[in-house]
Amino acid sequence: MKINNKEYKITSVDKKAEALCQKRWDSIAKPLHSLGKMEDYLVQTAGIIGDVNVKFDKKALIVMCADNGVVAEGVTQSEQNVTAIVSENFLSDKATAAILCRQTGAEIFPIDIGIAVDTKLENHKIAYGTRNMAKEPAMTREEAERAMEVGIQKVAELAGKSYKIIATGEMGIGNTTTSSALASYFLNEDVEKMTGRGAGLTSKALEKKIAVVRKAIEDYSPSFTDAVDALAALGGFDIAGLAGVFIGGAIYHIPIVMDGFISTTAALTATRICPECADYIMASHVSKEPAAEKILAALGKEAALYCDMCLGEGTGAVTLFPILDLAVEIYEQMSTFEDIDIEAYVELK
Ligand SMILES: O=C(O)c1ccc[n+]([C@@H]2O[C@H](COP(=O)([O-])O)[C@@H](O)[C@H]2O)c1
Ligand SMILES: Cc1cc2nc[nH]c2cc1C
Repeated sequence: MKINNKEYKITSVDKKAEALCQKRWDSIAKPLHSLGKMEDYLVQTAGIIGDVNVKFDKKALIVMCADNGVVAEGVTQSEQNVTAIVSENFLSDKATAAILCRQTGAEIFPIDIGIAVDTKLENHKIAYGTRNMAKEPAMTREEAERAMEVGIQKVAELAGKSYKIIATGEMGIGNTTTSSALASYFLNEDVEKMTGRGAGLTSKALEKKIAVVRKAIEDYSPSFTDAVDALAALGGFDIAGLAGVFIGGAIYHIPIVMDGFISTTAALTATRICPECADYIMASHVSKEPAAEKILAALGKEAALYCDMCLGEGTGAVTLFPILDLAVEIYEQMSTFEDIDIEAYVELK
């Protein structure tokens, strides 16, 4: 596939490695599939890396941070400057996502892909925030593709440093508005059902948010030629960057873990641009935002965690890491039916 005039090759997952991984789970002395999604996550990973020896010894969280011009419409509770403040806080050990990373043995990589002011973050700024989608398309097609390339390149870098799994997060005031717009458009769902209060909103402002999203879809969608056009008009730099991360997972064969509403919308966008990347995407939790279940269902992904979280930043995705590490411990260390000399468990139909 081609993004920003660069050609990328995607090869499919290894079905043989998946089958061998499942066979190994089935040889462990326990009822078949009794470890549920713990088994599924490792089987998926075996397919992605083409090896039954699954390990998550190096874990990363990429947090795409950007501002959204649509905040000028009064669709958020927080001021735009919160994006820069919270994003820079990721560099201290005090932000929620940074604390979760420290506790779970993951490294955090916050990226300034379009914050409205200069920051101390790794700088891949496409612009100082997007345009206001209530007035004009948020990005040009070229800007959206450049943002996707930032995500792809970051995965390439982390793959080169032997990271085994990447969680996705974002920070950007207004990005639940852009997510509502993209998810409503891609799933052809009523905007009202797909729009929530984000990081807090009065009922009156929620009505405004719904109206802004409806109008943007009505105004721009007739001229969309493909999913990149939709991303450019209705999305943000953070969502485009994360879409690139999901596509990068497929290019470099690394599992990419989705987080909440914004991250799952970026995954949905990525699959509309590059359907092959779906096999490389992992679900973590179900966000409290109203569209969360519908997006996961459309992606055909089931999340392991229901924590009623809706913070973003990658917090739900990183919360999955300890479960994955526990699954690997069992997978590597538990006795097999052969070891304990009992008959293999046969599934009762
Ligand atoms: O991940 C989620 O499900 C989620 C749901 C609601 C809000 N957020 C976070 O809140 C911010 C966006 O909220 P808002 O109201 O400004 O659109 C952004 O920084 C997100 O990380 C995240
Ligand atoms: C304080 C704060 C922290 C956040 N983290 C992700 N989105 C956020 C929104 C706010 C307002």
